[in-house]
Amino acid sequence: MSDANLIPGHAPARPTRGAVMLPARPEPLRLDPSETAMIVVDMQNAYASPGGYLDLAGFPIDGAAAAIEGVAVAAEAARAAGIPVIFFQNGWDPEYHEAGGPGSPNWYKSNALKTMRARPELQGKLLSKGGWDYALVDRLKPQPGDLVVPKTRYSGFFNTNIDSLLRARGIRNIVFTGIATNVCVESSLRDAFHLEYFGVVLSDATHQAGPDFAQKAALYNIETFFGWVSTVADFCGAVGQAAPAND
Ligand SMILES: NC(=O)N/C=C\C(=O)O
Repeated sequence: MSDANLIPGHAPARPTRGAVMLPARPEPLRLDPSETAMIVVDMQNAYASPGGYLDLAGFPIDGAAAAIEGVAVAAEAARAAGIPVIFFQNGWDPEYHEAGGPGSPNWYKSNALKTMRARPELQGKLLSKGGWDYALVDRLKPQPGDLVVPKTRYSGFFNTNIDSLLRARGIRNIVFTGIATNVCVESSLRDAFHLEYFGVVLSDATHQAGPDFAQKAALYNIETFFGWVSTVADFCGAVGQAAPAND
């Protein structure tokens, strides 16, 4: 259901270095690097490493290694084009006050909290600030100039300063990567949509929590209702054509 006469993308209000066209579904998306940010969602040991929360909770993480490489490649291309790279980092204080108690739906739905209730020896280990599970994976440590935004719920736009950080930089387009496509990536992209950001997900720099159909459904939802879907190679190809960041 693409409208061939329309090219989505924000019309810049000020002179910019030059927009590029990102091949995407359901149609190409116009990206101006100076109005674009890349968000890396929750690439923590909890979600991407053997022995992390998702693995311990029984979710397959077989695609996580490929997603890590996809994020690394896309982040390098983003930095080279002057596109800010922002890491979301999900978790709570070691006593789990920020997770919410029985008065919060998060207490019932968080599979990390459920896993720790079922296995008390894990208490204090999963998604606990300062711990290994909470840490970003070694391969994706933030570089100078990158930003890190902690969050306590699935959407990185809930109770965080991300909207202020983006608006202060004139950002209108957000390139999403990370884990999990169907939970925190999709939640964040949906909230971004409602705040008038143009969100595009790089499908091969993501991985789902759950069966393969969860990945397909999330990408379908994004492509059809909330944003655009592209790939790491197309993103690198497109932003590689932009003028160098130090021009
Ligand atoms: N980062 C995520 O998508 N998280 C998914 C589940 C959870 O945090 O429990």
